[in-house]
Amino acid sequence: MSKQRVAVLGARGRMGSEAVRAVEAAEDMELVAALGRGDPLDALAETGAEVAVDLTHPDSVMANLEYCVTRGVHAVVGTTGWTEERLALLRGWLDASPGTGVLIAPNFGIGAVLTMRFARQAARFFESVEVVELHHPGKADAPSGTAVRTAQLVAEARRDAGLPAQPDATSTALDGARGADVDGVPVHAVRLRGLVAHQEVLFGDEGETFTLRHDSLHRSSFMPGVLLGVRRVSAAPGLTFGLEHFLDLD
Ligand SMILES: NC(=O)c1ccc[n+]([C@@H]2O[C@H](COP(=O)([O-])OP(=O)(O)OC[C@H]3O[C@@H](n4cnc5c(N)ncnc54)[C@H](O)[C@@H]3O)[C@@H](O)[C@H]2O)c1
Ligand SMILES: O=C(O)C1=N[C@H](C(=O)O)CCC1
Repeated sequence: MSKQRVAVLGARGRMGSEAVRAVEAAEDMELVAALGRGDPLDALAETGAEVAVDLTHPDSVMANLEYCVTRGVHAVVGTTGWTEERLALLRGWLDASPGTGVLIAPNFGIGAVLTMRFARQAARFFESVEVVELHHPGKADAPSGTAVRTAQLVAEARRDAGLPAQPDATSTALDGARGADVDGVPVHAVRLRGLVAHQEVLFGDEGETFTLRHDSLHRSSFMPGVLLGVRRVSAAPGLTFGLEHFLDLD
């Protein structure tokens, strides 16, 4: 069986360097390019990369994806910063390049994917919900992509269940004290030396609270998800948003 030809973008970063090791260790993959900031993307075409793994920066990911998609290179994307406008642009490039697949995974960790799934399930049963994400202080974006996705899923489930806006009598507050409002769900971001990637989803109702917590203690926790994405993305043309679509969770 021929090996899948894989490139890693952001190869010298915290996640990228872990992904380089994971791809090198995978028997069914060959690492053909490991690119850092400033390295020309033409290395992808020159090395015949079939799948690019993007673990760069929200400021870089769009140019990388435009390059990949327009040349039929599939992409597995962990980089954050996704908005409806960015997704619309990406969908446009994909429409013009049928057969090319892009997976955007807000989180490659199985526990994080399950947290999002369980949070969506729990959402309709509780009057109140808040998300707290906790990360290392080198993280570029806040709140995390995972927290934004979690809040969106919870908000969607609340809307589907006909739940009203949650109660909050705050009438005076310091800026930021109530977190960011993501679709009506307060999201709080903690940055603390020693942490990697963690999230709590707190639900509350009369006389009880219910908390989901996930901890990525090492970036190796993301690698099975990255490799799964690489193995599956070429058979999934168009945009796949969320690793759960490549997992049998039911
Ligand atoms: N989806 C997930 O499971 C997951 C997990 C961890 C991190 N992330 C995300 O991955 C991204 C990277 O995180 P990190 O902690 O590794 O950051 P990092 O700063 O350690 O690494 C990013 C690397 O990308 C490089 N880079 C920037 N622009 C580039 C470009 N155009 N081409 C090639 N390299 C480029 C930087 O120089 C840096 O070395 C962030 O958006 C982060 O939120 C996602
Ligand atoms: O360390 C990071 O940066 C992480 N980014 C992703 C996010 O923003 O959700 C996934 C968790 C780690």
